[in-house]
Amino acid sequence: MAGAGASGVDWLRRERAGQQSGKRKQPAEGSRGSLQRFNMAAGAETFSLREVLVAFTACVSEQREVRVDPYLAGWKGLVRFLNCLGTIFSFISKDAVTKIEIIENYRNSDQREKYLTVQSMVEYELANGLVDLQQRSKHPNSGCRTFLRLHRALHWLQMFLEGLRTGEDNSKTSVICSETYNASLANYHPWIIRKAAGVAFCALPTRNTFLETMNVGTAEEAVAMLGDALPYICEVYKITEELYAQHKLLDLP
Ligand SMILES: CCCCCCCC/C=C\CCCCCCCC(=O)N[C@@H](COP(=O)(O)O)[C@H](O)/C=C/CCCCCCCCCCCCC
Repeated sequence: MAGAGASGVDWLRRERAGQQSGKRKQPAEGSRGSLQRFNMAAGAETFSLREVLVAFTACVSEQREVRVDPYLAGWKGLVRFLNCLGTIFSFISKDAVTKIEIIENYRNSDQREKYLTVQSMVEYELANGLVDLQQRSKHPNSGCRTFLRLHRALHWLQMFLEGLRTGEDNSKTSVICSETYNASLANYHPWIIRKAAGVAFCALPTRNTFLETMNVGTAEEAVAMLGDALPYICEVYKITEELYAQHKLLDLP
């Protein structure tokens, strides 16, 4: 994996070996969503950035396909983290949970195999006319459209995590979050959402406190882990962006 420090990903190999052997307990995954189930209060002590990042590192197959299940597992972990930051972020969590559940429902449907990867989802939905290409109508919550919203948020996430990783000790998470949001996701949101997000960002702690909230040790250890995992998140984003661009799906309504 280009960019991932070869020596630095030992934690990653241990985590994935643990998962494969069944020794590492995956976060509880239900088939039906609710904000409460994602709530950190239920498992606040079990959240770990490590498990989120391991999920994203498991997304890309040898054939450069993006697997949907680990992608959703990564987002579920992020939502759990978000929920422990306070109810001011609940309007964001609710939307993320809704989108995760839409795609989960496709993965629990009779067509579940068509939604195994982003590539198979795009192929299936386009071949069967299941995507509203010009305006939301017969298929307002297609997998392609819903996944695109999470994909756009992943762009913000990778910018935000990079900003945290490279920021000064005394930098403000709220500033990093605002700047990366305004440079990415904000371009797809109406004024009211942008204003609400801006207010929520003010509730964020300092960078080092935020890094320590990730529950992987010191701020320095969290920064090192972000450096190991970010190349994988960037690869997931890059593959999805290329796929959507190839099929002219980047502006789905
Ligand atoms: C552990 C690593 C540390 C990073 C922690 C980050 C935790 C982030 C968790 C979830 C991220 C937010 C996911 C948001 C998905 C938003 C999808 C979207 O754009 N939805 C809009 C469009 O959907 P449609 O209306 O077209 O169906 C929707 O209209 C808006 C929803 C609500 C607000 C979206 C604001 C997004 C702010 C992103 C920054 C989150 C900051 C978290 C604090 C660190």
